[in-house]
Amino acid sequence: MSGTLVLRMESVRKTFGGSVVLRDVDLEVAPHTVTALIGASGSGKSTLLRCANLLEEIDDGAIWLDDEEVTDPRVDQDAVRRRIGVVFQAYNLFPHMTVLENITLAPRRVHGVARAEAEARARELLERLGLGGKAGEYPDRLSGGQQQRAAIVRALAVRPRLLLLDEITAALDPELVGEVLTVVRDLKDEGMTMVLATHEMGFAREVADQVCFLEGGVVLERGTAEQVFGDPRQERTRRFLRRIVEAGRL
Ligand SMILES: Nc1ncnc2c1ncn2[C@@H]1O[C@H](COP(=O)(O)OP(=O)(O)OP(=O)(O)O)[C@@H](O)[C@H]1O
Repeated sequence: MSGTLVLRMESVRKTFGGSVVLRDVDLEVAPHTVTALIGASGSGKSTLLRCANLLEEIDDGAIWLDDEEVTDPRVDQDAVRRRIGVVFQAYNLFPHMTVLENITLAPRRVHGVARAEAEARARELLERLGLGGKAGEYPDRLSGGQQQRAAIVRALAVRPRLLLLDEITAALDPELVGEVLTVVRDLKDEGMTMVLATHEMGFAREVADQVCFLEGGVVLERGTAEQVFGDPRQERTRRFLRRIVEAGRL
């Protein structure tokens, strides 16, 4: 990878009450690339994303966003978080606000964008993600897939430099997974830089430029999707993928 990286993590260590959850994690994310974090439940994927977004304080190491060391205590962490969009497994839309109000909340309140401009951008994004008719609806009138797409629109509304997606299809009924993955595919085609934690191995294989396999808080293997899925170097990666294949998930 060459040029300025969007995200760089170096020797990141994270503990929770004495147990090490991330151990010497290095990660490099180049512009306009998709990185997939794969690994068993509890391997540290979500924690890595939460550290990248400064939602968790790291114990050791350093994180850079666009060449700025954001773990430097002098840096305004709220300002850093505003440059990163995050979508979680649970859509977390405010139930008492319409879809449009949910989406324009952060641009207006946090980024100081005028209402008309925020709404125009929100409507354009809703249209692009196939939710053009849903702006005035309350979240409980939307399907799970539509709510998750609205959550993605909300993350995009602040024009993030980087989008972090944490198991965004895990809470969805199987028939709704495809529509959300299609959105991620489209965002990739548009050049959005993304890091996603996923159990959707087929999707990771298809969409990721870089795949990182985590086990016990360690990045055991990393490479292109073709290399990691097609010719894993580590026996542990092979074993993990074999179990996925046996479960019919790849
Ligand atoms: N706030 C917390 N306090 C204590 N332990 C935590 C906390 N958050 C995560 N952990 C622990 O850190 C480890 C890694 O969890 P993490 O959620 O990052 O894994 P994951 O790979 O994302 O799992 P999954 O695929 O199930 O989402 C687990 O052992 C978990 O119990």
